[in-house]
Amino acid sequence: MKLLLKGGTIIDPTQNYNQVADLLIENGLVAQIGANLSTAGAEVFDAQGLVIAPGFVDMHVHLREPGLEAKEDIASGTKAAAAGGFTTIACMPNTKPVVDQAIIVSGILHRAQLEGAVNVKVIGALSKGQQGKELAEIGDMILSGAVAISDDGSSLDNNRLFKIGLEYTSMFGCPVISHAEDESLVDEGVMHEGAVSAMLGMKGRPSVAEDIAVARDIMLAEYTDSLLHIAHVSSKGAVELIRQAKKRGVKVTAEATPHHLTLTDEAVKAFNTAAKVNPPLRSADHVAALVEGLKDGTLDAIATDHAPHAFEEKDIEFRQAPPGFAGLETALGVILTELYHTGKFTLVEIIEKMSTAPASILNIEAGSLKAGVPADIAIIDTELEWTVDSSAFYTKGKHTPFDKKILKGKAVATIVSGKFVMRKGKVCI
Ligand SMILES: NC(=O)N[C@@H](CC(=O)O)C(=O)O
Ligand SMILES: [Zn+2]
Ligand SMILES: [Zn+2]
Repeated sequence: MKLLLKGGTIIDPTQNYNQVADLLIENGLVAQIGANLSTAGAEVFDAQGLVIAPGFVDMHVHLREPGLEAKEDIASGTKAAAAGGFTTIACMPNTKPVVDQAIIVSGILHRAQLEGAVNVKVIGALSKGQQGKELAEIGDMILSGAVAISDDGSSLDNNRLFKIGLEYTSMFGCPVISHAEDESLVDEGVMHEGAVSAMLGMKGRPSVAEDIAVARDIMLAEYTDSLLHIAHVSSKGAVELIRQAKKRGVKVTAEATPHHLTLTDEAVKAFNTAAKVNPPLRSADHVAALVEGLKDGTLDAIATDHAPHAFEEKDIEFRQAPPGFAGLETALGVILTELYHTGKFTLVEIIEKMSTAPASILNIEAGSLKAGVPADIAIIDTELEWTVDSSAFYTKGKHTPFDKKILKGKAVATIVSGKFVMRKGKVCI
């Protein structure tokens, strides 16, 4: 029951630890970190040249179960997570039925125990059926294990309902996660409103739709003194609103996705449905503002918004295709390639944004390698070059705007509670 990770560069943002050492796992827990630990009775994993980090936490994943298993299920989605170095993921409630009752939260947690390759946390819906008319049974869901509340998939435009939802959820110490896009401004838009949408003759989703929704959310969180988290921030206006709100002490946190941090609306130019997503990929000025916001702490976390769809659903005309694409298996490679190897971020910063920060926002035990915590670990080869091949993904969602891209950096092993769930790129559970 002992596993020794030998000679890796161990990074733990919570302890300011960043040095070559051994890490001993005993009975599923981190037992000890230090130089030349005894190998007696332990399986030894040679980690020379590799980085040992607390396993990644993805606070924004669509597992699609129950009801939408043609897109994804708990088994396939958690395998994709393991392949990407994620040891804990939180799944969104826009399933069929919507996760708006305690019994559904319990059901997902139970199935995840049986079939999950990694730890699964559940996010419950804010409104019944995500219809925006009345609150879901928020308290019961949280008491059954839900870690946050969200109507993600759509914006909740009803101000009164959002206000009482914030107040009620905050009483339990949990955040409301907002998909912030004003519906009336978004209208029938299918991509970012700008030069590229004009050229393609496509109806746009203006960035101001996001700015207005984020401003509303912040005003209500400030007024009610509640916990608010903004999902998939994509506009420069939203970044600035969150920055100012944080300065005033508003309890707001925010995430950005690998795709919004690295791609522009140019990616949809060939009517590529693999780049269709909400909120949409925007112009370069927005991308630059997101990277700056991530750097200065305005944006706390990186989350994938892994939103797989069945192949045939995405393989149609751009206007009709559903928004969203797979993200778990490319996230680390994209972030290391675009933010680490370019010198913009340190490894410690990236691990903090992908593990420690999301764990802290959801108030879950993860994101650290302190002695005594569950041994949930990502082992990373930062120098490994690889080509994205979506046909080989574990997720059922084979669409990604990163397909065929050459990336530098990859998780080569993932450990959950002291056991390998992925090794040499292959999921082993
Ligand atoms: N991001 C998306 O484009 N799609 C998500 C919904 C969402 O995250 O809002 C999905 O559930 O498919
Ligand atoms: Zn969303
Ligand atoms: Zn989402």
